Amino acid sequence: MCVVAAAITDGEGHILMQQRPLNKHHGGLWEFPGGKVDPGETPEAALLREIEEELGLSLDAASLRPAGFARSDSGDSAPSILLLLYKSCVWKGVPEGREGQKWCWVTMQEAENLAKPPMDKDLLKTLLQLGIAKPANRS
Ligand SMILES: Nc1nc2c([nH]c(=O)n2[C@@H]2O[C@H](COP(=O)(O)OP(=O)(O)OP(=O)(O)O)[C@@H](O)[C@H]2O)c(=O)[nH]1
Repeated sequence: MCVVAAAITDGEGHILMQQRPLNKHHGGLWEFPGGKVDPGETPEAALLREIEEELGLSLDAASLRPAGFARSDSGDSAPSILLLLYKSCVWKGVPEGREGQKWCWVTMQEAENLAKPPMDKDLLKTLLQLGIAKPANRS
């Protein structure tokens, strides 16, 4: 299963994280917003769709940048997941939790302290190495 997610930055050193619904896999943990790629859909199209659905934000497709990937090995209870993370610093809109989820802007240090799914811990480390606190060009 291919899942895409976004590291959305505000240009002031913050990243947007959201909390997974309690009734879902990894319920209550803090994740990068995103979701599953539908059959026939490109990863980038899936990401734009998911972020619009979940947060009401319109990401700028041309400025998406690969920001790492992670793979979970299939256990008995869950399917194997390939998670592609994109960095997005150009976007439009005002974030809202359209699916009732909590979300927040956090510093990288705060993000490290949030309870996260295992793959997200690795991805956050990669993000730190890449550096995320670049000026935003959002309108
Ligand atoms: N969106 C997202 N999913 C993640 C992250 N890390 C991680 O392990 N996952 C896992 O990847 C899968 C994505 O499922 P999802 O529930 O977000 O996708 P979706 O919205 O398309 O699913 P749905 O149609 O069942 O609601 C879940 O098993 C989730 O636990 C992450 O940072 N973001």
